[in-house]
Amino acid sequence: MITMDDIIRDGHPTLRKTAEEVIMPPSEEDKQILNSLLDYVINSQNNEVAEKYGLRPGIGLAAPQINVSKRMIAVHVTGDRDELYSYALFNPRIISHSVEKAYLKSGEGCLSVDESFPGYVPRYARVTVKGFNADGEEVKIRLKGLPAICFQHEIDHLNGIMFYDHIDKVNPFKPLDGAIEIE
Ligand SMILES: O=CN(O)C[C@@H](CC1CCCC1)C(=O)N1NCCC[C@H]1C(=O)Nc1ccccn1
Ligand code: NI
Repeated sequence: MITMDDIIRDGHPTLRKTAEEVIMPPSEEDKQILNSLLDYVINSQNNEVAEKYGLRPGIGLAAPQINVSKRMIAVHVTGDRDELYSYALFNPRIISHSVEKAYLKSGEGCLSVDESFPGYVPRYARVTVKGFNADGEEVKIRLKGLPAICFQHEIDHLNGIMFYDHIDKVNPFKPLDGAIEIE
């Protein structure tokens, strides 16, 4: 199972690389890696397991964070109206997005970043994502709210982008006109 010892930290070159496409249909090894990412996210949200293994809670995880430079992400997060978004995807890509932006009022963190970088991280308010599930089937997902923010954070990891790259350096809390503030 993935623990914090497997999660590489800011400064490790892999976090700044563009991850490689995964060949479909996925190999058994790639399936195992994909499932281990989702297992981490689910385990990290289980207080007993997280306590026992010292897992920092996360709502998403990308393969580059465990030093695997391949296009794989896992997300396990509850949206508004309490629907659960639980996905482990190969080769996820944003195929369309809103003009409207959104951001987390509390800013963002990252399991690969130990220090805090306060500030608003502007993202698209709504995205449509396509990818392949563990069985190699194509899936298409429409997202808004926290799930949309999470998927964008994870897909950024596949392109060597860290959340703080998006924060305004002059005024980190510059009001983002017209953007939706997500609590
Ligand atoms: O690449 C993946 N990561 O780095 C794990 C990150 C991914 C999220 C950061 C912002 C959007 C996606 C993660 O989950 N966190 N970052 C470190 C602090 C804890 C945790 C977090 O933000 N939790 C959370 C946020 C909102 C509501 C509930 N829980
Ligand atoms: Ni992250």
